[in-house]
Amino acid sequence: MLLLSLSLIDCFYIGIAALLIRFLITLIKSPSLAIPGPILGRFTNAWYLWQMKRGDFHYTNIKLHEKNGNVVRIAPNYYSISDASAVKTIYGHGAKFEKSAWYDAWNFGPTATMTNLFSERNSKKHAESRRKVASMYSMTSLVAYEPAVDNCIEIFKERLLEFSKQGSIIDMAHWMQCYAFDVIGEITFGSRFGFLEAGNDIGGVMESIDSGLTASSYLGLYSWLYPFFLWASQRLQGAGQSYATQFTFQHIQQTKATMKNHRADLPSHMAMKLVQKQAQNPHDMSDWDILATAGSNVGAGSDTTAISLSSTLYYLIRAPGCLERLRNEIEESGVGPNPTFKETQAMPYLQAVLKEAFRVHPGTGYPLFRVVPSGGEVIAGQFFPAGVNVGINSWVSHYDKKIYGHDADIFRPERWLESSKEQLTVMEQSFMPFGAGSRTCIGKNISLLEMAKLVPILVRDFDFELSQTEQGSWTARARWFVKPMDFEVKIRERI
Ligand code: HEM
Repeated sequence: MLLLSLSLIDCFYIGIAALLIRFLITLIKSPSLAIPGPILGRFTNAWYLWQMKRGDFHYTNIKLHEKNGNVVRIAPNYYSISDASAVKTIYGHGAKFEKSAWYDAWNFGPTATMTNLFSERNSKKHAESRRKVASMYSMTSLVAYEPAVDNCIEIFKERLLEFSKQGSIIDMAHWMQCYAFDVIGEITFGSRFGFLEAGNDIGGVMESIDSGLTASSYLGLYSWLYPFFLWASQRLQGAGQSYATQFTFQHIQQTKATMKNHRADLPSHMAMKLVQKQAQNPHDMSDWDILATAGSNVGAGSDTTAISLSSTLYYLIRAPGCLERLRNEIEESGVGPNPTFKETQAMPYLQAVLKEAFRVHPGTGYPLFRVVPSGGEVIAGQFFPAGVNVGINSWVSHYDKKIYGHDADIFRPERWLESSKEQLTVMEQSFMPFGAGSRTCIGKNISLLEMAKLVPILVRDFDFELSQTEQGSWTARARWFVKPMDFEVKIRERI
């Protein structure tokens, strides 16, 4: 009766009041009342989205912790953690914290529900998918990939010699991308993209990955929107495929045809291994598994390696003492013109340089968000109820002075060689350029192979001079990957 006597306007006001009450209850129940952080972040994801757009969240995140302590709220349901013991709690093997809904926006298949190794949130399904391909990324598989790296280094070196003769200033970050993309092409498909030869972004591959990263970073905060976005972008793109998709698709088809005609006994590139696995057990390896694995290699493994290579070279150029020590180590090691991966493993200073470059400039710049499992969890002294997102940003943990010392802001490879055993254990526990636990980067060994073989050649055979004159420090933009924007150098052959 009462309902019947209410007007439409009354119903509207009651609806608004109910929503407001619900919002207040959520707010009161939420741990965010007690947790510091930007005011806007208490009410909306928009603050975090805005930070993503600015591109400097990796620095902002550090400052937020310096100001507010170990736990910071950056959005209503997202908490950034800075605490060494939390790494194990959140990411440790056996931890029940699954990836957050943010990762749904990284499903790059034809439908929004088709996951890949990176985006799969369900731990059981993820473990199953990882098991299928893990051996292809293992240390023992690297031997088969080493010639691919050698081929690309050869071409890269030729290009650098040309630049040296011309005396031109080059965008080193771009050339590192050309190298890393071509290596991934050769390792995955037995064929380079051709970037090193062409010197430009053929077919806009790099650019399209860049826009994909931006879109997924933003949409991950509103992942319910992602299916609509995917649908719309497929309509807008029409039947046309990107160069990278075409490249992936064609090479997999080609590999299948080759393997059908000639029984290849020793698959050397990854597509061959995947196709061979499918032939042996079609139920265990679907067409999508093959495409998703190859696609993830290109999307997740090229820019990241290029960034880390740029970081290594950039920090070495800025630390002449470290550069000299590395050059001495290379000379004393007596390696030939192209050091093998095995030889590079026996160069402790090189290893320390790479590690320090990963520390001061991790490839990804956002907290790796995970969902608190049922029952809730105490993290860094704060209770979090089930369902909220907690994450650690490698930039935050790598710049933590409690862990890496008072000079954590400085590039100093020696810290990895001189610290006490106890200190090293603490540093290792918080060192997460490749993530941590069961979701740690599967391509880590491949990037180490690419980097450990190239860096000695670069620094032994060339001198580099940074072109920027002002403060001498580069800018890097975080859109998930933290990409250097102005790494310009003049290069000279060392005789
Ligand atoms: C220096 C280079 C690299 C860096 C800094 C890097 C960084 C990372 C990080 C931080 C994660 C964890 C992300 C998370 O927990 O949300 C990750 C996962 C992943 N990376 Fe890498 N990565 C690199 C190279 C590569 C390469 C070369 C490949 C492939 C050839 C690759 C493929 C993947 C895949 C497939 C995952 C998801 C693994 C899983 O969830 O099981 N990455 N990477």
